[in-house]
Amino acid sequence: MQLVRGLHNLSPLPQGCVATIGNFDGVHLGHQAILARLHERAIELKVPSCVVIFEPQPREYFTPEQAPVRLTRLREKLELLAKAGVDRVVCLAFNRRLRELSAQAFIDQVLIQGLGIKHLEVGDDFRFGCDRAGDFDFLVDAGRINGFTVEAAKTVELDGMRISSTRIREALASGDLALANRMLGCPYALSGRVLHGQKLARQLGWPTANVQLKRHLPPMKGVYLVKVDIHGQTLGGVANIGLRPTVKGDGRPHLEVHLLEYAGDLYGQHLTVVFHRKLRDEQRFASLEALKAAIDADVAAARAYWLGQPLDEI
Ligand SMILES: Cc1cc2nc3c(=O)[nH]c(=O)nc-3n(C[C@H](O)[C@H](O)[C@H](O)COP(=O)(O)O)c2cc1C
Ligand SMILES: Nc1ncnc2c1ncn2[C@@H]1O[C@H](COP(=O)(O)OP(=O)(O)OP(=O)(O)O)[C@@H](O)[C@H]1O
Repeated sequence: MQLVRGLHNLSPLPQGCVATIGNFDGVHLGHQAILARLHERAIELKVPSCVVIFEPQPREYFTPEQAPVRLTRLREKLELLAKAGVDRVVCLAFNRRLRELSAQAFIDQVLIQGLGIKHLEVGDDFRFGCDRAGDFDFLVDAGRINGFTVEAAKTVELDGMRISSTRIREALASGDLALANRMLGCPYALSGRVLHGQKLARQLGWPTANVQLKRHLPPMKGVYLVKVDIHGQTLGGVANIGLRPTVKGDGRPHLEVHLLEYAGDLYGQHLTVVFHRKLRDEQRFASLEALKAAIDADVAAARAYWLGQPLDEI
């Protein structure tokens, strides 16, 4: 999959594509349905499939303080889009220039001159252009005049409600990992590099890999049963995401993983932690002994859950 940053880098590319536009945060089942349809249309029209995303996401640009936490960082989103068979991602800087483009100018400059679009696939609620003035009907009219087709993807629902990134964030925040995973179509995962921690976990009896979250705030907290792939081997484990209120922390959320049946050094490695089931909320314990007893019980629960199962089939 090719990544193109900015419209100016598109011009040397061969013209023509099928495209869709959006945030695609999480690449959930609704997104996957659009991407599957896009793939079909790309094959029919013999042009590449292209996903247009924005960095920052529009809400992060307009109201940075109130913008929701992302489900996926750019790197994770690109991996998921590649897995869905997308040929090209065009990442546009969402800035003053872009936000001031009228709906007509967006069609002319981005879709026609930039992408040379042959077919556009969007959700029927899709709106675009300055003040979100452009809608589905506007696109259909523009397509008729300029020779591209526009199709509204069928809404994908779960339990009678539309799947959306917002709904997945809400499910994760309220502790309903199972619902979030059903809407994602696969277990939720977070990835990052393993950093050195305070080395306290070893004293508690359970070494943990501290996965760097950078400025990325995870959309949930708590203790989870997780799976991690290391050098082609899948290992079960238990992870905590949170502020570690029992020990004096730095006030920032941490993701720590204890892997069962692993004794090697993971510092500096990039780990993807896959969340399968929530065990409990993070708690503030009165003493380190009480914290240790709780982690002992978490590890015992993880052993009961993971060991004896063929992990790569779960
Ligand atoms: C399975 C697991 C569960 C945890 N649960 C809690 C918890 O409920 N409350 C808490 O304050 N810290 C919890 N922690 C975090 C510990 O406080 C943390 O591992 C310890 O501070 C060591 O940090 P270090 O690796 O930076 O040395 C948990 C850690 C693990 C691995
Ligand atoms: N459940 C769904 N069924 C069909 N299409 C969807 C679904 N969810 C999103 N889409 C479409 O996918 C494209 C990208 O969507 P986008 O990521 O902006 O929306 P979203 O998942 O609803 O996010 P948010 O909750 O932040 O609004 C848009 O065209 C949108 O209409």
